[in-house]
Amino acid sequence: MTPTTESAPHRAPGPAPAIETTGLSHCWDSEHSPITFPDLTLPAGEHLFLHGPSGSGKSTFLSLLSGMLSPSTGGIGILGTPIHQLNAGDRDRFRADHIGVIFQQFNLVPYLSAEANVTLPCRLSASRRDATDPDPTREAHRLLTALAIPKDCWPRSVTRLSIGQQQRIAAARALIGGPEIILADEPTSALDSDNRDRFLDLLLTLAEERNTSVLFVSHDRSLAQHFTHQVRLTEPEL
Ligand SMILES: Nc1ncnc2c1ncn2[C@@H]1O[C@H](COP(=O)(O)OP(=O)(O)OP(=O)(O)O)[C@@H](O)[C@H]1O
Repeated sequence: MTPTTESAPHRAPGPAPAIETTGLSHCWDSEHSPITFPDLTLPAGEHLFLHGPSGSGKSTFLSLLSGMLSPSTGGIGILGTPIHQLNAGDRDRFRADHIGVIFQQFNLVPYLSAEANVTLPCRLSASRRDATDPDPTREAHRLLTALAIPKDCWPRSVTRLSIGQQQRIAAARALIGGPEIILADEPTSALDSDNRDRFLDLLLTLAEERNTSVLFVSHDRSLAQHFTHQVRLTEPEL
């Protein structure tokens, strides 16, 4: 793969960047060439749009940044912590404390209510729980209101909500407890353009209020206008 970057932010002196990668690659199996990724530095509080065609490695990149995968080569600094040097258990704890992930398929827990899905990260991370004001349930209600989820949906199982509502529940779950970083993997792919733009505006406004860094992945380049920085991955050469 030949990665290209466009307006990728570069490191400035000061506090540790939200995300910093160098020489990163990942090899899924011995039959395929490793996927290589551009060096990237995202300063704290800034928002980056990552795009590229299907198969270019966008989801793989997010899995590396969130610590769900370990790189074959290179380093990943998240908030100044070299997470590639942590073991899998420590990476899971680090993710629970510092990173909110919005998955392409949302990954909501089907037997839990909307509200219980949103407060879930506070059961997995003491620091996210302690950061809620004044408690996880009240913060969940505030986020659900800000994301325009009607009150009668809060106690309902997430399986009884629309796709757009489920997507906003996933965003509230990522934001609760104020993680420093949000990683979002194509969460708008099932939405029409009006709902997609509304969702992005809400997500980025809430992130801005909390000085949260956002890395948003999509193959849809029309969304780039919402972001100050963008990086493109290109397809692997066959
Ligand atoms: N679990 C896996 N095992 C083996 N190969 C994988 C696995 N997941 C992804 N790959 C391969 O890695 C490459 C990059 O896949 P990835 O899902 O990261 O791309 P993507 O840009 O997110 O694609 P899309 O836009 O279609 O979601 C592809 O060639 C894919 O087949």
